[in-house]
Amino acid sequence: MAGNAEQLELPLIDLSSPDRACSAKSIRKACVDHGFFYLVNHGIEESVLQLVFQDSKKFFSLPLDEKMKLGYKDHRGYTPMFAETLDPSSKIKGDFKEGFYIGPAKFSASQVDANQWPSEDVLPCWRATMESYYEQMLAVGKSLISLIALALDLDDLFFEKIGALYQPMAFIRLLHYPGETIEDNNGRLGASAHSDYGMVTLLVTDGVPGLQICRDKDRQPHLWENVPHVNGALVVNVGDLLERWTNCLFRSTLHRVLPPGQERYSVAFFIDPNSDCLVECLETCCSEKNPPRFPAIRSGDHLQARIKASYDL
Ligand SMILES: O=C(O)CCC(=O)C(=O)O
Ligand SMILES: [Fe+2]
Repeated sequence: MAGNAEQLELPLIDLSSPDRACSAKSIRKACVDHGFFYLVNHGIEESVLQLVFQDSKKFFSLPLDEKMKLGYKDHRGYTPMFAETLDPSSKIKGDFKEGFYIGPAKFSASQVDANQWPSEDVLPCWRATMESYYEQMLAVGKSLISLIALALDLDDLFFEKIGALYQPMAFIRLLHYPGETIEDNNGRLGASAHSDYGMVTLLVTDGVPGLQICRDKDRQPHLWENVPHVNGALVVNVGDLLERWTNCLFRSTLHRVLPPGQERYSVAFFIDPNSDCLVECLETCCSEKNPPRFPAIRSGDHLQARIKASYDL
């Protein structure tokens, strides 16, 4: 399937460029045209990424009963094969992948960490690897979001000031697409067609192809284009809440993952605003001629509804 699809050339954004105005302009164009771009010079060391992938592989190699001890709860922990259908409208239920979510640890000293961690005996230092990665990715995300604010003609601290980035609902998701093919694979996908729920997603893959985007969801039949792997770059995409904020100026683009036919690992970092943040059309994105297309929505309510739909809860 992948062989017939177009190869895409997505824009490359340099997070460390001193010319922030120029980067903001490029981000705006990328988010309007594609809703996807590569992020380079993000400051995450290659060795850190290697360690995260190594530890992800160690986790998914555990026996199923061991993984099920950390079963999905409170949007954290292990989701087995076929547990999720990212495209709830799909007739084929269950994507061909397994995953593990890690969310915000705790917001106050009195709160307990809702995350589920493998025991140190089973996977030593695993928790430390993931907690460190979480902090680093969140810092990259915040730095990117300040450029996104500039790209929208806003103060670069706009999203901080409205509280979106105060205790944000950010989640790591380790993903494993198995290599073997299944008998009744009648169009079953690794990840069925979906757009991401939140603000932005920062993705790293192991280089095995499979990710595709559809830039025009209204065009039938859908045209799927391969997102080529770029060494060291993060793949960034706009999520639904940023699309709502921008009144559809920035596009939360439909994407999917084909069953790779060989083992594939990826690690997504989803950044959703603080759950009490009210997401309503930005002043810079509407006018009398272009009124807001969506009512204001509480970020936490939006996320809950989307999760419920993809897990059939
Ligand atoms: O694994 C990938 O390349 C993408 C996964 C994805 O789109 C998601 O989990 O939302
Ligand atoms: Fe996605």
